[in-house]
Amino acid sequence: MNNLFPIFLKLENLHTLIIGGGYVGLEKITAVLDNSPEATVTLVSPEIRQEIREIAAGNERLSLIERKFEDEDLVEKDLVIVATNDKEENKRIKSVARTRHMLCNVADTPPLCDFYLSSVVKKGNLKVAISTNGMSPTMAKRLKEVLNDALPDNLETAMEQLKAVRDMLKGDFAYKVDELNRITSVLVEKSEIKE
Ligand SMILES: C[C@@]1(CC(=O)O)c2cc3[nH]c(cc4nc(cc5[nH]c(cc(n2)[C@H]1CCC(=O)O)[C@@](C)(CC(=O)O)[C@@H]5CCC(=O)O)C(CC(=O)O)=C4CCC(=O)O)c(CCC(=O)O)c3CC(=O)O
Ligand SMILES: NC(=O)C1=CN([C@@H]2O[C@H](COP(=O)(O)OP(=O)(O)OC[C@H]3O[C@@H](n4cnc5c(N)ncnc54)[C@H](O)[C@@H]3O)[C@@H](O)[C@H]2O)C=CC1
Repeated sequence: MNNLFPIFLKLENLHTLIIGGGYVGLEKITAVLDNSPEATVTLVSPEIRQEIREIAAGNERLSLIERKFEDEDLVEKDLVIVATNDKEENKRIKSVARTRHMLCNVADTPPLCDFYLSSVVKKGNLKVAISTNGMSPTMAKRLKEVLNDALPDNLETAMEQLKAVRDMLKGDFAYKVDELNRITSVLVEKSEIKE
């Protein structure tokens, strides 16, 4: 059973703090910026990988702080991703974040996470997020590749046309729902194999 509640965040409206500038810090900042290029992010870490420095050089919304995490770094942040290699400190940071009611991901300790990152399939405006409930990130990554190949590339055109219909439809909410369901019913009809 997967009890996670999926949501899609507008990270450009929030301030994300990433703690740790190693491999995992790089993986997380890449995931954040691939999805939300205009996200405001601060990364704090005594050692920061060169790849992260290069990303920061070309992105004024990404600030780097070159020292160990201090509790004050949490001030005015909305979301925290903890990726240091110090398990005890990760745990302590999580407990401080909790007292401040901030949402926190501790990359190396799933039970301490308030949210998980997902594997993401992207086709224009369409985005499909995959979670294995922490069971196998590798499976999530592979499924992303399978879905990416399986989903047709012309979905964007179909979505644009449906948006145009949606904007044109007049009438109450129930009428619009009925009409949009009718137009798209072909997508879910089982194909009948005639002998
Ligand atoms: C719980 C979670 C918390 C979180 O990080 O949010 C978590 C935890 C851990 N990951 C570990 C390992 C790996 N993680 C990846 C990759 C990804 N990990 C991601 C998410 C998540 N990872 C969350 C659950 C997601 C879900 O429910 O499925 C993805 C989807 C998103 C992203 O990170 O952007 C991204 C794929 C993106 C893509 O390409 O599509 C790979 C594969 C690779 O890099 O190729 C490996 C090595 C192989 C393996 O172990 O499978 C370890 C063990 C560390 C150790 O052994 O030391 C832990 C800790 C533990 O499980 O204890
Ligand atoms: N969730 C995931 O996808 C994965 C999680 N992990 C786990 O994540 C952890 C980090 O792994 P790596 O990035 O590979 O390690 P790393 O050694 O490359 O990087 C650790 C970084 O944390 C920084 N750091 C240490 N103490 C700090 C502090 N007090 N404040 C701020 N920054 C601090 C270091 O300067 C370094 O930049 C490990 O425990 C690893 O097991 C590993 C692989 C995948």
